[in-house]
Amino acid sequence: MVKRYDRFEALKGVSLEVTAGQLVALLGPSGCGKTTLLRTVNRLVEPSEGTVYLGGRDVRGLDEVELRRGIGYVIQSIGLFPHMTVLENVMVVPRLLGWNKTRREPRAREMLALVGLEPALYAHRYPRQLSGGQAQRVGLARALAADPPVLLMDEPFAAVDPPTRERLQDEFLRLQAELQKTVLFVTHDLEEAVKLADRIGLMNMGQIEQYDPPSELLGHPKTEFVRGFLGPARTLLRLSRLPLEGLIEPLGPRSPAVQIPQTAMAREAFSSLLAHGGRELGVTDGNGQVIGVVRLETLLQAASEEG
Ligand SMILES: Nc1ncnc2c1ncn2[C@@H]1O[C@H](COP(=O)(O)OP(=O)(O)OP(=O)(O)O)[C@@H](O)[C@H]1O
Repeated sequence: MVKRYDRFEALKGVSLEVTAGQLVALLGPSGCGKTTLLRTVNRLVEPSEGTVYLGGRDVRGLDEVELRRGIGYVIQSIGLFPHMTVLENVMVVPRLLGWNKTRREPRAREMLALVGLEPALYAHRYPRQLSGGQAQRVGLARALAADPPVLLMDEPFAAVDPPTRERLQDEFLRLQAELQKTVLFVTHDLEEAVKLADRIGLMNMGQIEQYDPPSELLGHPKTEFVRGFLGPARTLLRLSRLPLEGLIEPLGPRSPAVQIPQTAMAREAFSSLLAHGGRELGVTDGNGQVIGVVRLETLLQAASEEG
């Protein structure tokens, strides 16, 4: 697909296939074309060349109602109607779809509860009476209200402070495990992409440089641009995706004082070793029994391995 603005090519022959039920992050520096690509899906941007297919259908053939029913859209903080209550905001799409009140109101309350906002407390507030994190939750509830199979999310957590952002990410991951939407998620934050995505499309100047699962991207950067973009954070981020299980070694004569469950990720083990200053940790099973050790050298080696 190509998108031109006059002579400028914002998208230069991008081709991307997203598997149903997966979350794909579009990642890359400012101006690389992430938002433009995202918006070709709900037709806020018409490609100059090429076609977007949704479940095998050309999106140009979908009417307004089908687009709204099929695709939820979440953008950075703004986007809530200030003169409408939270409940009315969440009911916007169901109302446009012609659902009657007895159907849309319970649905909106259900969505508020789903995103962690107690309906009795929040339904009748106005957006200005919400914190940034709460407003983002309302935005998500609104996008989910008509139960669209596809969600487009454009930097949805960018405007909130880091702790809130992390909480929203965790909540969203939990929701996504349950709802299994097909999600396109724009972010310029590498860590966010690694945390949330099944696959990352790393973009540069209107092209996709690499389209791979996070562990593959971190482990095998295909181009110099990708390597540069990942930078030194790559090592730590790899560890955050690496299960500890494959790195456990037999227990020696002495059991280490500090322990970690075998279900942890390698990064947690690494952080714990840094915090405690040791060279190895005990690894425990579900019953708290020490079943082996993980050594600092093993972690460092795993982090730097290319293959
Ligand atoms: N309507 C438009 N007219 C002209 N140029 C545009 C238009 N919309 C986007 N562009 C240009 O296309 C390029 C890609 O923009 P886009 O918003 O997709 O980038 P992005 O990767 O989402 O960036 P950011 O992370 O800063 O939001 C930019 O250089 C932008 O200036």
